[in-house]
Amino acid sequence: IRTVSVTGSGIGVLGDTKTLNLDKVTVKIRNKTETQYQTNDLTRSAVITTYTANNATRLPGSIVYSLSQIINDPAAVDAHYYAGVVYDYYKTKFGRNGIDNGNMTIKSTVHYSRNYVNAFWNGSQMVYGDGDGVNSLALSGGLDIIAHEMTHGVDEYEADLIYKDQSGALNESFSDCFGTFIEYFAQKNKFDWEMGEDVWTPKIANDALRSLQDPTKYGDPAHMNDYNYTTSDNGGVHTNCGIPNKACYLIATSSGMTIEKTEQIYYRALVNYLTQSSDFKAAKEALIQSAVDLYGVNSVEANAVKAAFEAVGIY
Ligand SMILES: O=C(NO)[C@]12CC[C@H](CC1)C2
Ligand SMILES: [Ca+2]
Ligand SMILES: [Ca+2]
Ligand SMILES: [Zn+2]
Repeated sequence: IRTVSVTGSGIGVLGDTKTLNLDKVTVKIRNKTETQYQTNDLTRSAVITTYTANNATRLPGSIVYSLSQIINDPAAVDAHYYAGVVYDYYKTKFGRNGIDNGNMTIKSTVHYSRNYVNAFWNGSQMVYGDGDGVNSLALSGGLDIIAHEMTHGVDEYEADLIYKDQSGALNESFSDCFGTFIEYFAQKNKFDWEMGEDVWTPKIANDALRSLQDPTKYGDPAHMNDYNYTTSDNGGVHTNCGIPNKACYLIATSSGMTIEKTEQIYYRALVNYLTQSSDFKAAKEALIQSAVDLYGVNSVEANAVKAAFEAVGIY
């Protein structure tokens, strides 16, 4: 049973053709052999493997493969390709070896459940629904979403922010921020400060699930005065993230700031300063300290962080 890494391709969720790293495996089925081209990327230091749940909910499901070098599954094509982009981002920008910084296998499952308009990190792997064709297309079709989910994995091995109330909203916000930073890294011409726009509501143009530039555009708070005290959604983690998301946008767009500087500040805070119970004020302090470490006391960068968090009501 031989395996060798080969180059294949497939059409993604948005109809674009992507080059894929596949594993050519000769398997024995009863008394005959079959050559399978599996979505198993062995070209990086971390193996990237893509599975299908076949619209059931058992994980990880079965590995996606084809009898030719063409993968005929758009959701799997994008999940497989974009996972590699996110790996490359963390390696290139921060020298990080993948999700756990130890090159653990990066597993994604597509076609989870039926008409499932969602995606999640389950503590071990990424999982994507197909959407319902109205609220969304298959969710792995959005690089910012895949980056969002894989960053949940990175967080788990670093700050491991408790998924509730302010620490949970920070957990969501860091995934939205890195989703945006990674979109800028890989798709500068398609960069924006919104989340999920590539797959959200195919019949409606220029909308998204969330906005970092203006969270209120989709009903999320952009200031502490509008913090959503609720018990639903683990204390509103997917709405209250608007407050730190707005701060991230303000930092990156402040005079003298760039996305490149902002992502270095965010990564250092996530790895060196944030803890499980960090709240919004602790995040402000962690990010200021990270900016001081990188750019100096009272630097333009550190002051931009301070001003941005104060602008959203965090003193
Ligand atoms: O925030 C999320 N998960 O925690 C999202 C919302 C839109 C994308 C799919 C799921 C990311
Ligand atoms: Ca986006
Ligand atoms: Ca839309
Ligand atoms: Zn999330």
